[in-house]
Amino acid sequence: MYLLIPAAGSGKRMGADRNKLLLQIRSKPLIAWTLLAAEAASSISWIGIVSQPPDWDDFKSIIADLRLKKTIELISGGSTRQESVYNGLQALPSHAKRVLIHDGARCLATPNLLNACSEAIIDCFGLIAAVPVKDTIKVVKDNGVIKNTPDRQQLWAAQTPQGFDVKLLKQCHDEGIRQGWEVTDDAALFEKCGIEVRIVPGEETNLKITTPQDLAMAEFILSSRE
Ligand SMILES: Nc1ccn([C@@H]2O[C@H](COP(=O)(O)OP(=O)(O)OP(=O)(O)O)[C@@H](O)[C@H]2O)c(=O)n1
Ligand SMILES: C[C@](O)(CO)[C@H](O)COP(=O)(O)O
Repeated sequence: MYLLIPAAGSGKRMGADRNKLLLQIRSKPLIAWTLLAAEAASSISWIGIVSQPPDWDDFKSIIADLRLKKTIELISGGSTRQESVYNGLQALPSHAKRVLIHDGARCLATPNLLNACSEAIIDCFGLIAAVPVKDTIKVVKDNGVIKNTPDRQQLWAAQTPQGFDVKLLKQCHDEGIRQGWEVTDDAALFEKCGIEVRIVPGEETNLKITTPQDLAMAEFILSSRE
């Protein structure tokens, strides 16, 4: 399976002075934990890290330190996640039929989850890992007053990995550019194009490291795995 790792963000919400994926968690850069999971997932054979060229020296030294055995390519990132995935898709080997996309910032996803998504994407065109929402969610108007409360039975929190048929995902990205759609995940492009996306059970611990609080949570979760 081909795996694209969007890793080209700037980490504004983290408030750090560099790409948050280079911050340390338990004495390793955040991205190292994501790469170790990908290395340990038996289904993954090729890894494309979509990242900003000024970060490449750091990424190369992390890859060398981890002594990863899988084929790894560095691909130039875009100015949004959507653009970064687009660039990653163009850089896939031409024979790639299916792809998994997994945020570099989701460094707690297990090899089992990556393998489960690789297996499930063989039988469908699009899938995402997701977990049922536990909170009661409110839709709130601009004036701070609640508009409504959606039925929680139908609400799921989207995670990555997300898996797709490569040809269809490229077509959906192209349509997104034509229509000017701005989305925060790739499943949304499939949805807008009217193509079915399945849910694969995600992991409660598969946090996206976004704020300093998430870093502390990740430290705790990783220490509990030792
Ligand atoms: N131009 C971008 C923006 C984001 N990402 C990646 O997409 C994932 C999810 O994005 P997010 O957590 O929002 O990362 P940042 O953009 O770095 O954070 P922020 O939105 O707080 O600036 C991350 O692995 C991030 O590196 C990317 O590849 N290219
Ligand atoms: C793809 C994603 O991780 C699913 O939860 C998420 O949408 C990334 O987007 P962000 O808005 O940049 O955090």
